[in-house]
Amino acid sequence: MPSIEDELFPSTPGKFKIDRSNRQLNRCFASTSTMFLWALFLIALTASYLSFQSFVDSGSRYLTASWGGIQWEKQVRTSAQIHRSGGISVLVTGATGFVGSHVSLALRKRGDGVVGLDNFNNYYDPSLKRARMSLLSSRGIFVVEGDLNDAKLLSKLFDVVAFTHVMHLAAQAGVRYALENPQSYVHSNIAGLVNLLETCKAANPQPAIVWASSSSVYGLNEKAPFSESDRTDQPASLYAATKKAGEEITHTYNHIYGLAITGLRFFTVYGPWGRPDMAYFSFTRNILQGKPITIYRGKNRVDLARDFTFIDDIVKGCLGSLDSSGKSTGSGGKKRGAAPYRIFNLGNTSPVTVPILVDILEKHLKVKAKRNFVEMPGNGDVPFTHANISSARREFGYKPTTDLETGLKKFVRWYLSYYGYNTKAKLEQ
Ligand SMILES: O=C(O)[C@H]1O[C@H](OP(=O)(O)OP(=O)(O)OC[C@H]2O[C@@H](n3ccc(=O)[nH]c3=O)[C@H](O)[C@@H]2O)[C@H](O)[C@@H](O)[C@H]1O
Repeated sequence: MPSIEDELFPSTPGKFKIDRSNRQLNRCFASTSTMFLWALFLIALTASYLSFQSFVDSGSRYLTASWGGIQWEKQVRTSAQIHRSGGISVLVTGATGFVGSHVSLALRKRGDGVVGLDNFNNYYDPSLKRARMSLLSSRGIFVVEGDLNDAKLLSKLFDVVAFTHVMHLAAQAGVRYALENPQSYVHSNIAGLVNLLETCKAANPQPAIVWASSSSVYGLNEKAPFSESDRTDQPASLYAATKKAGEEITHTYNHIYGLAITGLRFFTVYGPWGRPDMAYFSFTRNILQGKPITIYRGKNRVDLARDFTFIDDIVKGCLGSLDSSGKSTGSGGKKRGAAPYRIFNLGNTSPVTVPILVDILEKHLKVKAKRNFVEMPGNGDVPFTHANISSARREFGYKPTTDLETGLKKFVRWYLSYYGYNTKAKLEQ
């Protein structure tokens, strides 16, 4: 026969320690008082569940970020105001990211309205994102703290402002991090993207969307340079696969709902205020600290190469894409006619090997790197990238003008100043 305790906790054998002494004496008392306690417990549980539900229903926003209210709406509206004739009003997602912050500043500089959105995640040092945000704030750009997956927040933003464009740059970046945290790529690059598209589809008027795809979609493609019409069905990393999926997903929204969409395949963007997880940035940090750097090599000791593209050139490409995006045609979630669907490479057209990148850094930093060559691990890397940019040139006059030598010089100058290096003192150590 099971004891009373066993009946109360039948599914948790061994989990609760029960005092089995004085059994006879306690049994009667235990059965009434325990039942009473359990009744109380169940009532409390039901009450707290109901109040939790109503809390969730009344706005999931309270559980994540703080937004909303008259003052907040005023800040959003003011930031979105256009200050030039023929200007646009842009929601920039990932606004405190590397590319997002530069694009936001460039838009604001020419008089466009800009509202930023960013979740300030800690994929890399969030203090760098906060510093970029301060820069944006000093130029009158308001950044909303929130996640792409927060549907209520996104639709609220479109209630407050009739954005003409969305510059979608929020993403889980990085090729190799996908081995560590695959779900974050699905969360941002797939689920977040769909959430944003759902909001844009329902908005009235619908905005035109320009978003960041990636050179990595060319994957194991061997034909060079890479053209937009080349095959992109052999991704080498989950990151690449989610960007490729993004291209298919955006095509669907263009096809069904008439959203004007432009996807930009960025080629290894670098420059001041860059991403600390990228090779040129982490190499700089290690070289200055006297630590070794790991340089991957391909099969037969072939050096890896990238079509490194300077941030200012990418910004010009983003603005050119926004200006030539065409209009979405849908309203009330229904398509009224065909809308543009475009994909462009934004690269530099002159690949440079990683060891040469290190040579240039050594020259600007005036410090020798401790090079540690390692055979390329199976981590999602591809041997080389090389953009054909003739489509972007034709469509909106895209023409990169900064070579790696010049661009890295600007990066190093920024790095030394941002991280407080007294150049002479530190470098002579
Ligand atoms: O074009 C893109 O779409 C992508 O560009 C960027 O990816 P990648 O081209 O891989 O840049 P990055 O990491 O700087 O590695 C550069 C080179 O250094 C090599 N590399 C890297 C690290 C290291 O420790 N050693 C090394 O040799 C490495 O093997 C590679 O050959 C963005 O991060 C990505 O988010 C995406 O936007």
